[in-house]
Amino acid sequence: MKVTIVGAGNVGATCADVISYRGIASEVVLLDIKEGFAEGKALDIMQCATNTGFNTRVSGVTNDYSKTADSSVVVITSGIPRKPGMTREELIGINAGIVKTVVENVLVHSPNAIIVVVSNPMDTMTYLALKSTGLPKNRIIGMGGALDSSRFRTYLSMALGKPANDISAMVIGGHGDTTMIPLTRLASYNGIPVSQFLSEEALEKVAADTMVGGATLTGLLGTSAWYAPGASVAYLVDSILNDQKKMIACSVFVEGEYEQNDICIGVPCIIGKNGVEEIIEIELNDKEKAVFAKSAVAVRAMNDALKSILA
Ligand SMILES: NC(=O)C1=CN([C@@H]2O[C@H](COP(=O)(O)OP(=O)(O)OC[C@H]3O[C@@H](n4cnc5c(N)ncnc54)[C@H](O)[C@@H]3O)[C@@H](O)[C@H]2O)C=CC1
Ligand SMILES: O=C([O-])CC(=O)C(=O)O
Repeated sequence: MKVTIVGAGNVGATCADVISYRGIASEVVLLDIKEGFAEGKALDIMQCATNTGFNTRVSGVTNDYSKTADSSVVVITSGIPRKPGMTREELIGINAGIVKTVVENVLVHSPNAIIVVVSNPMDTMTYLALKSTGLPKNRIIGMGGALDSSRFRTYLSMALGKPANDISAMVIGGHGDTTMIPLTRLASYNGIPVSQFLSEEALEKVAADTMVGGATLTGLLGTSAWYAPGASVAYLVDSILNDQKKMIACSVFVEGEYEQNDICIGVPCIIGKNGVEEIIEIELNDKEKAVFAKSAVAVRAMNDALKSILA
């Protein structure tokens, strides 16, 4: 199975690396506009094959979409990342134009691909990809919740002093510093509610750290994160390509689910060979419902901003 990753920068190349290393796809094509950049990243990754023992073919191209033909999945990471002090939303002006053009180009050569949108502001870029192409909603998936949930589980594991893989927890809502919703009430350590081990204060801190997880790393690194984002995209691509039907929080188009319409926002989804195969409706309590509604207002406002940018 062939996967194309547009944008061979930090997130795109890391994603290609994890997909190859884990043998998720038989072929990965990296595409970038920077002359020679994707070719270089692909060659570097290929030179890991004998040391780490993978057989995935990885190639790189400079803006040549014909080489991406017949991809089953296309991941879009092209665009600019934020710098310390910025919000993801501030990237909309530059990234909207890039994402719109890239999706159009990709579909010329891979008309049946499932599109995974990563570029920020991700919920808005996912909505843009959906609306500008008219593709069925199951084929456009925004990656954010997989990453935010892995950060939530990491912070919970640090607070509990227990392995992250023993912890089950999910983040829904928008992929923004103030719009994320870590579902603390439903988080568990091997099925036991985490509230049995952590105080309300400790849980509030975990949730707050999770929400600004991306901003914290941007402050430390000078640009946004890439290891966990790249691995999160690979995890999502694995569930699509290998029809794993995992439940993953993804930004998808909602039509009535969670009392929302006409936005792309993070909700738990069953992800398989058809992309988004089902949206799982969690019974939220009144407080969680109110927070979700507030998150949706903010996500919708960004979609409105798109109209003036693309007019
Ligand atoms: N949804 C999520 O959870 C996450 C989203 N991001 C977002 O992903 C995007 C990429 O982040 P990084 O990889 O760190 O940035 P980066 O700057 O390392 O890489 C971006 C790449 O896109 C390329 N590019 C720009 N315009 C292009 C075009 N028209 N066609 C093809 N390639 C093009 C650039 O040349 C560059 O190599 C950013 O918008 C960032 O905010 C980053 C981490 C997590
Ligand atoms: O923080 C950023 O700008 C990049 C991103 O979305 C993340 O790492 O969650």
